[in-house]
Amino acid sequence: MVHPQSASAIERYAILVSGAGKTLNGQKIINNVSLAVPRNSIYAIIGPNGAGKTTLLRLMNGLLTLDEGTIRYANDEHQIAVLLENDYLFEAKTGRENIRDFGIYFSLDLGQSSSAVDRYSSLLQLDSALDNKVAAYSKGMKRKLSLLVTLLRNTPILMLDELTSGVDPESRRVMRSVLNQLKEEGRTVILTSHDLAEVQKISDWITILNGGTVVETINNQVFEGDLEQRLFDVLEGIK
Ligand SMILES: Nc1ncnc2c1ncn2[C@@H]1O[C@H](COP(=O)(O)OP(=O)(O)OP(=O)(O)O)[C@@H](O)[C@H]1O
Repeated sequence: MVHPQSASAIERYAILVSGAGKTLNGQKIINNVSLAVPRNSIYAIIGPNGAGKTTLLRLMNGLLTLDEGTIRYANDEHQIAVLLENDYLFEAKTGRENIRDFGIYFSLDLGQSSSAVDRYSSLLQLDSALDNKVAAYSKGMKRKLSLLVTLLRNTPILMLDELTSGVDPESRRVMRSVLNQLKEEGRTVILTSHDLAEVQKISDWITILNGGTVVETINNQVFEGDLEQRLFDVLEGIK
């Protein structure tokens, strides 16, 4: 695990978290968390329910403020697009109308015909459904539309909370391919997931969080074991 402290470290990292702490309702939810997210990597945060993954993401994207520690960004903090754990879509509107409305909200220049909308809807295999009402979308289609809106913000850093939760294997494959393309474009993706097989397929780095504390960070480019087994072993070891 790298805990870079030097001033130049931020040039190699998209985000540096150092000694982060957060108390909510009198309970310490995040406790002395340090992690370094290399630029242009896919970085996963995993751990049991209640480990603090979403809270840590919220601290990293500025939705929550730190009580202790620091978070440093290579880019402007506001250049982070966040996909929340739940979809917040306008069900009574079509996919295209949702894109238009979120485009206005995020001040995106989408125009009448946007090549980015065409490109991402095609990559996500959502193009043929864009004129249908979202209420008729499956869970996977809603997740893809939420991801599409997140991608349209064209930020160097993306934070995706439970992207593939409730999504079928084919849609997961499509999303995986999109994330790999984002990485090829030089972007940094931070994600949380309970889908360990998926995490193992896509991530460069994996941090295991438990009880608000980092218990291990794995370099997945050299890790050859079974992630599920590793998680169980690590959690068992600290019981
Ligand atoms: N606003 C809040 N006020 C009080 N407690 C909170 C708040 N938000 C989260 N918590 C608590 O913090 C702990 C961590 O929650 P968090 O959602 O970050 O975990 P998680 O690892 O993302 O869990 P899951 O895998 O279930 O999504 C939980 O015990 C939760 O109840």
